[in-house]
Amino acid sequence: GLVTSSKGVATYNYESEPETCEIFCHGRLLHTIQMAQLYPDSKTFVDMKLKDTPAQTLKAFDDMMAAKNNTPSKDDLKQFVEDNFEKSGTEFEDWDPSDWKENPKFLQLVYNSELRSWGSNLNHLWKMLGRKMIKDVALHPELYSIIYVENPVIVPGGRFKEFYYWDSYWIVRGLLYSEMYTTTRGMLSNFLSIVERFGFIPNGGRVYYSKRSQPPLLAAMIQSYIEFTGDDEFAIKSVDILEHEFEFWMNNHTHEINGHILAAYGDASTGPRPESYSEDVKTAEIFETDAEKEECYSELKAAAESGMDFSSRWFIVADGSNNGTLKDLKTRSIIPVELNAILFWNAKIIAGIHSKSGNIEKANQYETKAQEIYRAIQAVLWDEDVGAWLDYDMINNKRRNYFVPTNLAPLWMKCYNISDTEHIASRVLKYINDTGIDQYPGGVPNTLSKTGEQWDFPNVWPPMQYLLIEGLEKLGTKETKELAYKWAERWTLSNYKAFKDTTHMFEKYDAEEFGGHGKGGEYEVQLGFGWSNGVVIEFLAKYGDKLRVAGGSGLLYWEDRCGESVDIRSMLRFFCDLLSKVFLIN
Ligand SMILES: OC[C@H]1O[C@H](O[C@H]2O[C@H](CO)[C@@H](O)[C@H](O)[C@H]2O)[C@H](O)[C@@H](O)[C@@H]1O
Repeated sequence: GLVTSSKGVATYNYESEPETCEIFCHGRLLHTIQMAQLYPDSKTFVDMKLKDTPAQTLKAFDDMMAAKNNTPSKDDLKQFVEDNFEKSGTEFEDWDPSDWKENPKFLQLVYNSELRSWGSNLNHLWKMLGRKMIKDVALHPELYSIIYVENPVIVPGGRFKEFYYWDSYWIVRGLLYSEMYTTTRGMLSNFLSIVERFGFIPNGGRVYYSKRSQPPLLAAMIQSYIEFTGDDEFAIKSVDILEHEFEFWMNNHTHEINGHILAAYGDASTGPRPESYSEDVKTAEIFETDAEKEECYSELKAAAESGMDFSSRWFIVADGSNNGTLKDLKTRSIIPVELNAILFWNAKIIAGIHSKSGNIEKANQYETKAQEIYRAIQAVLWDEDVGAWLDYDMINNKRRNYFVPTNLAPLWMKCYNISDTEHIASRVLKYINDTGIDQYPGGVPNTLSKTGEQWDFPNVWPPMQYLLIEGLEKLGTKETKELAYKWAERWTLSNYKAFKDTTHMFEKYDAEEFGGHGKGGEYEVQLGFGWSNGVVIEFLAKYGDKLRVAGGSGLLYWEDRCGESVDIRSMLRFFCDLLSKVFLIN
C-alpha cells in the first residue's frame, strides 16, 4: 500500500496492495494449495512465478475446482500448480558484483593464517549470496511474488532468496568490511525506494511480507555506510525518507505506558502467514471462533515482525509467566527493549544528519524525540534491581524478568546516561553473572527456556551475539571490554569449527556445543549465511590481531572448556597445568 508523502503523517494504506497478493497473500487459491501441503516447505509455493495474470490464474483455479466438485485430490492440485506456475528462481539472473575484491584490507588485520584464509572464504561467499532481478519482474510484477528492486542484493541464503530487512544490517556491515561500497549503496537505495513505495520496509522482499516489517535498522545501515565511505551527501539526500520510516513506526506501533510512549511489534494483514500457512492454521486450531483464530494469526505475524519467530519471549499465560506455547503468543502486548532502543537510535541518527546539513531546527527536533524515547526506556524498561532493561507486559502491567540478549540492547546504541557508565557496567555484569548466560561453550543462548522454538534455548543467533559484544565493548570499562573479547573469541572460533567440520556457515548455532549448529522451529537450519558471515567478518577485522587457532588457545582451548572433544594435546596441557600448580603450591 502506498502512503502519504514524506512530509505528511506516515500511515498504512490498506486500499492498494500488489496485484499478486490475490494469489500469494490471501484468498481461496492460497488456502486450498497451502492446506494441501504439496511441498515439505510451505514457502515453496508462495515463491513461484505465475504463468498468466492473477485474474486468469484465479479463473483457471475456479474452473478446476468446479470440474472436481470442489474436492480436488492432492494430485489434482499438484497438476494445477504445475500447469499454472513456474518454479521460483526464474526471477534472478547471474550477477558477478563488479566491486568485489579478492583481498579487502580486513584480511590483513587477521594474524592467524588459518583464520585469514577462512576470512577469505567468507569474502568469496558474498558472490554466492548475490541476487539480481531480471527486468521482466519490473515489467510484469503481477506475475511474481518477489518485490522488484533495481539493484542487486545480498540475501541470507538457503530458503531465504530475497532481502530480509534486519538481516541486511549485519550483511551491509560485512560488505563494508569487504569494501563492496557499490553493492552496499545499491542495497540502501533499494530500501529507500521501498519506503517511498510502501511507507516502511517489509519483513522481506516478497509481497506476502508486505504488511509487517522487521526491526527498523535502515538508518543504522546508512550510518554504517557513511562511517566507511564518508559519503555524507548520500545520508543528507536520504534523511526525509528516514524521517518517514521513523514516523511510520511512531504513528502505527506505539502505546502509552505510565505517560510514556513506547513501541511494540504488530502486523496489518488478516489470515495466517502465507509462507507458513498450514502451520499457522494448525496453531490456531485450538481456538473456536474466527475472531480468536484471527487474533492468534496476528500474534504470530507480530512475532515474525520482531525477527524472533518464535520464542517464549512472546508467551504470556494466565499467571503472567512465559510458560506457554505458540497459542499463548501475546507479542502485540509486549513492549520490546530493542525496538525502542532502535527507534531512539533512528532519532539520534536523523538528528546527526540534520546537523551535518546545517538544519539545526530539525536536528533539535529529532534530538528531542530521541531524549523522549530515552526517558521512556529508562522509566519503564530499566530495572535497577535486576541490572538490565526488561520487556514490559502491557496485560499484567509489569516487566518480564526473562533473559533475552535484547535486554542489553540499549548498550549497543548507548541509550543510557553516559555519566552513569561505571554504575551501569557493574549492574550489567552482575546480571550476566546472575543469569548464568556465560556458561555455554557455543555462545549466549537466546533465552533460557527450552521450548523447541528456534529463538529459544539452546539456539544462539549471530545478530544477538553481535549486539551483546558491541554493547559490552561500547560500555568501555576494563571488565566489560574483556568480556566482549572473550565472547567474540568464543563466537568466532565456534563458527570456525562448524565451518571446518561442514564447510558451511549456519543461520543459527548451538549454545551447548562448541561448533554446533542450531535446530528447532518450523524449517530446517539454513546455510549461507548472510548475517553469520557479516558478524564474523567484523569480528575478524576487529579482533583478528589477537585471535589464534590450534597450537595456542583457539579451538583446543575452547573445546577443553566445554569438556567435549578433549584430545591428547589438551589432556597433556591439563596435566601440565595441574603439575605446575602442585609445584607452585609446594
Ligand atoms: O518462514 C518462516 C519465517 O522465516 C523468516 O524468519 C527467519 O529468517 C529470517 C531471514 O534470515 C530472519 O530475519 C528471521 O529473524 C528468522 O526468524 C521470516 O523473516 C519470517 O517472517 C517467516 O515467517
